[in-house]
Amino acid sequence: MTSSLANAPLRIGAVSYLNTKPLVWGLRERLGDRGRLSFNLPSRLADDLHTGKLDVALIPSVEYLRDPSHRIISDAVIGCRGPVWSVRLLSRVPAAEIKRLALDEGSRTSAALLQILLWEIHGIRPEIVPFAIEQTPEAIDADAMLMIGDRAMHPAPRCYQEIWDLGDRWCRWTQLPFVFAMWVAREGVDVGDLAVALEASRDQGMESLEEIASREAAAHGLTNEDLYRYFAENLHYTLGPEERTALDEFRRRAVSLGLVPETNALNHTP
Ligand SMILES: C=C(O[C@@H]1C=C(C(=O)O)C=C[C@H]1O)C(=O)O
Repeated sequence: MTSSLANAPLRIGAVSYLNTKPLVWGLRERLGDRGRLSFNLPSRLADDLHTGKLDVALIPSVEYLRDPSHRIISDAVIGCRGPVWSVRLLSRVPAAEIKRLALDEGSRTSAALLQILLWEIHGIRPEIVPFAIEQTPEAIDADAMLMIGDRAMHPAPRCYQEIWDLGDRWCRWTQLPFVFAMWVAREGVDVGDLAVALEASRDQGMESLEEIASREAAAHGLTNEDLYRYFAENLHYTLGPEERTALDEFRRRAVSLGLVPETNALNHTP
């Protein structure tokens, strides 16, 4: 069954972290009764798009690469061109000695990215265990943890031997930007002119970063200035030619580790 902006409201899922605030700025109002916006962890958005509970979602890029029927519908993305701040490896041992790695339940892309980096930099493939959203790092029985989103933005205790910013690691390792998530439609869904609303929200969000930061910072234990810098300097919200190259590079490396199935090349054009 297809749905379109003209008839049944589109079910649209966005990431529930701070990083998404500039992408959905005014989106609910722009959609009106053409779409219903809900928020969830990135991993759950991917599952809900897959099972048909959502028509469109801001899903982890690795999930887009895993399913050739997925269609990118907008050049509004969550990416970075250096340190991203909110995607971290916290390791209790030197990274080269990690044997047991706990992966944040909210993540799919950074989970794959970290396994790629550990393999390429240190030649290791640790045993993977879950790190549930309600768990604290202290409760995890592992050598290291991947933590993403809002909970990864607070200063880490001194007990870790190594802390990696995965955006920084990838960008320095490959000399490319990175794309964590993008707006994707399920096969057969007619999105009408949804792309216009998504891009307008992103563009207005980018012009309103100070206001968004001052509205959100205190509730998350951050200063307005730090949150503004996170939006303006750490994150990058547009899919351009270099980001497309980065997606191909990420895909190639993920395929070689068996994290993504081999498929025909995708062009990543909205
Ligand atoms: C920068 C981030 O990007 C995210 C990381 C994702 C992942 O690892 O699967 C998915 C969506 C984004 O929210 C973050 O969550 O901190």
